[in-house]
Amino acid sequence: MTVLEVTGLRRSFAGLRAVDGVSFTVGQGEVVSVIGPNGSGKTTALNLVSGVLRPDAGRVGFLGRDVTGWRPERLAEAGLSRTFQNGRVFGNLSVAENVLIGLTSTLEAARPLARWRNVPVLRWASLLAETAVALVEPPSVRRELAERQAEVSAQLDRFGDRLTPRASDAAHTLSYANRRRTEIARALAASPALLVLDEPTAGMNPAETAEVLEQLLALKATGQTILLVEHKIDLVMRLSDRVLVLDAGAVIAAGTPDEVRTDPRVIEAYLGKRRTVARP
Ligand SMILES: Nc1ncnc2c1ncn2[C@@H]1O[C@H](COP(=O)(O)OP(=O)(O)OP(=O)(O)O)[C@@H](O)[C@H]1O
Repeated sequence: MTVLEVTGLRRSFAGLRAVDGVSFTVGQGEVVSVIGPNGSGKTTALNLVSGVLRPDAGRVGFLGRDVTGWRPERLAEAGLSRTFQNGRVFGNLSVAENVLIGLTSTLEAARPLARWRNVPVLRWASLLAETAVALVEPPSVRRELAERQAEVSAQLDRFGDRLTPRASDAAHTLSYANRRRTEIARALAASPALLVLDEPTAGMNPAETAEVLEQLLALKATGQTILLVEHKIDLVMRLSDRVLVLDAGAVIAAGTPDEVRTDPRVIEAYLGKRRTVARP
């Protein structure tokens, strides 16, 4: 089954074509990585897929539905979760609370009238109802939140003893690597059909990168579908079923890691740029 189907995606910034007619698919249980030189449009492509940016043209299909232009929170409810390149956590919330946020879309008692959220005028009624139950906290809401704690713990346990002993610590006290892990745990909390990761190991040292690779391989073994942007080619080659190579906003190669590794256009895009960068 195709989880994600992207067709002819385009997006320009002030005349610069950041993403220029990109098409690809991600199948159920597949890990697809997007690589390419700096500025080739990788993050913009992820932003278009995850609703952070609206495309100028093209279509994003998710689980058989046209979701082009949907906002990120609506996509998250539909089963598409993402993390960001710079690791976004709520610093004053605890690690566990940060992960609980990822479960918001699964709450029922705490989110009365949630289905009205996407209806323009009615969404205010939904927001008011949510605020009211948050202030009063009836037993049904307390029970629901307590039940979710077990799911939060399960997500934290994925990362061995990195996060579990720190569950009550404020996120701003975490190391950079642990903030990234918290973000991944939050994205996974709602059991997304598609997990979108933007450079999950950015800023990590080789030992931390190797650990995250093992955790992502374990996740892949559970059948999790993943779309990934990553600069660390070794990680990409070990983790991916297929690799998509962007250069100047366009797909210049796509295939298995071995196919892409030996593709002359890919070698040129990387080595050509490196030579240019290396010159004084
Ligand atoms: N919001 C924006 N406004 C203007 N230009 C932008 C914006 N976002 C991206 N760009 C430009 O679009 C191009 C693609 O950027 P993008 O961040 O998608 O590339 P990338 O492949 O993810 O790069 P990197 O590997 O450095 O993260 C770049 O030239 C960038 O400067």
